[in-house]
Amino acid sequence: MATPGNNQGLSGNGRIAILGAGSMGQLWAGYLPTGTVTFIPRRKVTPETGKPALTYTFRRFEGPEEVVTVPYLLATEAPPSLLMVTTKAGDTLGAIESNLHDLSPDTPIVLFQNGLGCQQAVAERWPQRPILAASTTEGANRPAPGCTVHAGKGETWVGPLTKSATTHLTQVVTALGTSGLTVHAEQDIQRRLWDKLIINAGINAFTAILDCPNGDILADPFYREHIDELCDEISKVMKEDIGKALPSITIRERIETVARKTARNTSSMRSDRRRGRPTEIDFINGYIVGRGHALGVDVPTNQMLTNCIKQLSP
Ligand SMILES: NC(=O)C1=CN([C@@H]2O[C@H](COP(=O)(O)OP(=O)(O)OC[C@H]3O[C@@H](n4cnc5c(N)ncnc54)[C@H](OP(=O)(O)O)[C@@H]3O)[C@@H](O)[C@H]2O)C=CC1
Ligand SMILES: CC(C)(CO)C(=O)C(=O)O
Repeated sequence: MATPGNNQGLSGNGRIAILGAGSMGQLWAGYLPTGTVTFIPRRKVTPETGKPALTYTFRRFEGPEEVVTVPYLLATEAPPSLLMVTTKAGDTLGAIESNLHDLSPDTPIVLFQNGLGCQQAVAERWPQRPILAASTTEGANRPAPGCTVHAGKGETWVGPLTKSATTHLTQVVTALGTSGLTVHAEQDIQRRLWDKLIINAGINAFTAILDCPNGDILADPFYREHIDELCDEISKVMKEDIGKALPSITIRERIETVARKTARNTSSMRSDRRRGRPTEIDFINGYIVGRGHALGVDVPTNQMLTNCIKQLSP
C-alpha cells in the first residue's frame, strides 16, 4: 500500500499531475505515494461537476492486488509541481497544449512516450520550458475495464530535452523515485530513446502485421525475409541522426533478445490494431522513414512496414 507523503524535492505544493490516465499513467499513480498524485481529466472537473477521482484495481508486479483511488485535479486547485505526460505519442502535443495555460513556466514536464518525434516536437514548441523525456522498460496493461496490471518490471531513465530542464533533473528523478520504481538520471536521453526505438521498430510492426505475440515473429518467413535490411537501415539512420551507430548485427541481436524475453506478450501495436485504435507507427518505423528521407538514407523496409500498418489501422 502506498504511503501518504509529499515530494519534498519539488518546488510549490510538491504534487505530481499525470496527463493520460491509461496503463502507464495508472501504473505510476499506483506506486507514487498517496496524496502526492492527481490525474488531469480530459474535461475540467470542479467540486460541483463531474467525478472527483478515478478508482481502479491495481495489480502490482509483486504483492497484493489493491484498489487505488486517484483524485482528478480540480480546475479550482493550485497547479502541480511536476507534470508527467503518459498519453500516446500522437495525442501528446495536443494534450499538453490544452493544459499548459494552468502550468507555471518553470514546472518540469516529463514525456513518457515510446518512439521518437513527439518529444522533439514538444521541446521545439516550448523551448523555454523545462521539458524532459523518460524512456522506460516498465510494462503495464489493462486486461479489463477498471483493472491495471504491472506486467513487466523494468527501469526508467529520465533526461533533459530543453536547456532549462537540466537544473530540474535531480529533483524530477527523486520525485519519480518516491514510487519505489527504479529511476535513473540520463544526460544522453536521445541515445536512450533511440535504443528503445530500435526494439520497437524491430518488433511492433511485425507483430501487428502477423497478428502474433512477440516471440512468434522470430520463426516467421516475413520477419526473416526483412529483418536484416531493416536493421541495416536503422543502423545508417541512427548514425546520421545522432552520430552514433550500432552495427546492424547488434541491432538484430537486441531485437531478438527482447522478442525472446517477451515471447508471450502482445505488443502495444498489435493491441492497438486489435482494438481499432491509432497506432504509434509514425513515431517508430515512420520516424525512421522521416529521418532517412531528411538525411539521405534509403529506408524502403521501414517504409514498407509503415505502409502496411497504415493500411491495416485507422
Ligand atoms: N503501457 C506500457 O507498458 C508502456 C507504454 N509506453 C508508452 O507510454 C505512452 C502511453 O501508453 P499507454 O499508457 O499504454 O496508453 P493508453 O492508451 O493506455 O493511455 C493513454 C491515455 O491518455 C489519455 N489521453 C489521450 N489524450 C488525452 C488528453 N487530451 N487529455 C487527457 N488524457 C488524454 C487516453 O484517454 P482515452 O482512453 O480517453 O483516449 C488514455 O487514457 C505511449 O507512448 C506508450 O508507447 C512506454 C513503455 C511501456
Ligand atoms: C518491448 C515491447 C515490444 C514489448 O511488448 C514494447 O515496448 C511494446 O509492445 O510497445
